[in-house]
Amino acid sequence: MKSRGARVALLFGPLRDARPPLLAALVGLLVVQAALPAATALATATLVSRVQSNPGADLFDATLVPLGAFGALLLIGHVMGALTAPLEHLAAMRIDVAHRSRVLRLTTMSPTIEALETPEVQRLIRRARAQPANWTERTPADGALGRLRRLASLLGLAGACAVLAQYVWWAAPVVLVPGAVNQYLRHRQATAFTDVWRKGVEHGRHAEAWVEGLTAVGPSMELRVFGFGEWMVDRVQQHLRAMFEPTWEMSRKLLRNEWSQFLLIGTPLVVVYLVVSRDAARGALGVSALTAVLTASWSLVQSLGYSEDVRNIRAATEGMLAYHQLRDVLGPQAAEAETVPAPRSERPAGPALVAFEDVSFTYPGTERTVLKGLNLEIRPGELLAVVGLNGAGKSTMIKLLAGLYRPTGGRITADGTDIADLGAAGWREHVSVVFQDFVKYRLSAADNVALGNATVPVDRAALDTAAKESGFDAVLERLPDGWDTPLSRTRTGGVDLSGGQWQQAVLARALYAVHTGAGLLVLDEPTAHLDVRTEFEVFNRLAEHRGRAGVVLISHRLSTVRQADRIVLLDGGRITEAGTHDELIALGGRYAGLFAIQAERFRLGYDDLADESELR
Ligand SMILES: Nc1ncnc2c1ncn2[C@@H]1O[C@H](COP(=O)(O)OP(=O)(O)OP(=O)(O)O)[C@@H](O)[C@H]1O
Repeated sequence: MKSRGARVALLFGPLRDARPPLLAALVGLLVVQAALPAATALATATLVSRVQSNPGADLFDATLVPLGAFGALLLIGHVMGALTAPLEHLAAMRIDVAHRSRVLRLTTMSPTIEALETPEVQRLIRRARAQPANWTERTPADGALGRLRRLASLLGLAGACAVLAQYVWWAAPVVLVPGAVNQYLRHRQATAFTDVWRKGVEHGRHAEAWVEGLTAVGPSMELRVFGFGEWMVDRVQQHLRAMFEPTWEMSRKLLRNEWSQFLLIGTPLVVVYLVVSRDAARGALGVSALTAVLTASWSLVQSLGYSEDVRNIRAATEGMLAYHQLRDVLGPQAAEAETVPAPRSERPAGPALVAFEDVSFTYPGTERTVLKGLNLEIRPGELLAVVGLNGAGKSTMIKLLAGLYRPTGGRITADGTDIADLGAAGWREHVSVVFQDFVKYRLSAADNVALGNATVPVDRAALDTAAKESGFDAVLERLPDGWDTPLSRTRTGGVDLSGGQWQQAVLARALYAVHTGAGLLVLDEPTAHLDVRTEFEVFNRLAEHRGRAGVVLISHRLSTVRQADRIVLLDGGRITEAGTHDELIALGGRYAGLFAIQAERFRLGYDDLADESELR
């Protein structure tokens, strides 16, 4: 937990994002507004004094100036109020957008995904992003602007005190001291409310997850088929009640306390009013002084009484603290990504010799060693197939190859250089990966494919070539707007693709990366959703890439991988068999056993029917 000074600084920092001219204008407006009550008190006192001392014909001349000043103050107050709202809105927008961009950049900058997988980091990211739709009580802009307003109101306080001091020296401390106590109590209440809110947020998020299930297209099909819609609505209600009942209870408690706080600031005010009225009645205090004291002490009480900013500041500090904690957790990794970008010259220019050298790996927070001293070479431009049973560690190997995790033992090299030394960005430009659970972006077909290499301007010729090679060109022909069609029916003019069509789109994404410079293409079950004939065609086209780029292919369909230059079997965290299909069959080991089972399934017609000779 940071010191109070550091916490105050937390919310001043984001003010920089509002940019100096806007910030200066806002500060100017707030300072003028803060000075208005004291100035009004003085103008009123002068007016009353002139009325008293100039009865009769001179009254108009004598009161013209203070009346003019009074009118000017009213006008200034109105104009300042009208200007402040839009400027605060603009500043809030700038501050929150800059803050959220920083959080997102921090999470995407960390080169590996190890830390992102922990629930604690995910919680920090959600809190740091401070999205109101994500059950955030207040955003950094609410807090930063709240601090600015509190600072301005301190200036107003000082002005009101100065006016009071001119007439009744003791009035200011009599109102100020209980007022300060009141502020302290309000801060404690805001902290208590924020604590209750924080405890309820998890319920809010659970409710949100159920709502997503109720309204998204995929789950809504299941809930209709299985008829559990009402059950899910019930869950949403339970979570929302669990979220809001404690906060409502807290709000009621705070409302009850409001009386005691009103008494805390109201009583000294009444005392001041009674004493100065008595002095005025006895003639010890002039009527104009009485007017000034009454007006100034009233504005003093207003500054010290109820203000939403106490809550704004306290609640917004949560998001800023979460951001700084996130920086502490991800900072070293993210900073590394920022400061050690791979010099492009170090990055392999074409296909490279990639080697797993005695690589071991255990997922963070788990005990089981998934890879145990794995040694494997991926030769430049070869087509290498990796096979193995479920859970053998094939996808894990791919994640290490993509640099998403670092080996816990051994190293992975490209042409002899540890890929960790190449810098995350540099290495990833070299590798293009299709993951088993690839992402379907709700973007146009062109964007979905061009994301394969976002570091270069979109290359239409490379898009067309990649579409042709992946078979996606046939899908494109049927899209209403071709490349510009959004790949989501929830978008205007958009369409939904089938599982196999998506796989072709994602293959095109990976091939686009190869055509724009990647030297290693890694495909984790890229054809699982394709029919046998399409898979066969895709495989042949991939095989044509030998030489231009190395291709690593993971597949459970052994008939698909048999044409690979080399096949390796991953078993028990190590490579246990390696060779061509014929060599492995001749070896009569585990691969041969697996192949025999699959061939038998084909023979008996249990699997997709295909002409085996066609696959040879
Ligand atoms: N993020 C993770 N955290 C912890 N353990 C994981 C994680 N991802 C995978 N594992 C574990 O690592 C082991 C290897 O998983 P991996 O996905 O690499 O296997 P695979 O060979 O690709 O399997 P499949 O053929 O079913 O896709 C499994 O026991 C799995 O439970």
